[in-house]
Amino acid sequence: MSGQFGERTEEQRERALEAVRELIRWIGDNPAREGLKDTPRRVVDAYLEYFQGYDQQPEDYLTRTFEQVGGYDEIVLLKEIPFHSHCEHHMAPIIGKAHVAYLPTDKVVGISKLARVVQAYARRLQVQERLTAEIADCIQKVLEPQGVAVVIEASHACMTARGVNTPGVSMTTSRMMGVFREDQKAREEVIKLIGIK
Ligand SMILES: Nc1nc2c(ncn2[C@@H]2O[C@H](COP(=O)(O)OP(=O)(O)OP(=O)(O)O)[C@@H](O)[C@H]2O)c(=O)[nH]1
Ligand SMILES: [Zn+2]
Repeated sequence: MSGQFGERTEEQRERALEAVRELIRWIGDNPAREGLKDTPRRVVDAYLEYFQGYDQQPEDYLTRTFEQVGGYDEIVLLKEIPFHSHCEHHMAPIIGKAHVAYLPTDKVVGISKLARVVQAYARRLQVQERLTAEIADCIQKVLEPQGVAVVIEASHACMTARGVNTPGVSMTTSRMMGVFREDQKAREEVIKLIGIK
């Protein structure tokens, strides 16, 4: 098994399993009881899924591009890409949707690749602002479009299920680059297409 920080060894896995047992003790339950016996194994495997973004290079998803698009030179928008992430402060779920738009110069990517970029950054420990910026920066850097717009709406379990305990609240962040930052009309157009107020 590999990660951005190199191979994961059996010894590391054993330590992760023990850490989960310790957390179970910490909350006041017994890791040896029947129902919890396999839980550490499930949790460490689930963590590898929640955080598989550390094993992914988002830029790589954008390297295959298409240039034969009939002279298409308008906004491409992928709306409401659902994602699950985790906040880096509490490791609590961040659940939301991302809207990703760009104005191509001469190349476009397969639309699934925009969703792959979102997932690769979401499946790491994040704050919503950085998640938003990383997605936009990646698309700008690799595709070099005329502009990129990323808007994310998400709810944070660390706010809804603990702490201030405020269910129903959602956070919106955006990152506008290129024409969407500099040109008021382009910005208005993309915001209208995305449909946020
Ligand atoms: N800006 C931003 N803040 C976040 C995000 N996710 C969680 N937070 C906030 O990060 C802050 C961490 O604050 P701390 O005061 O260090 O932690 P805390 O004592 O657990 O805070 P409370 O949640 O208020 O109980 C909280 O206000 C969270 O709501 C995020 O994606 N972006
Ligand atoms: Zn949090």
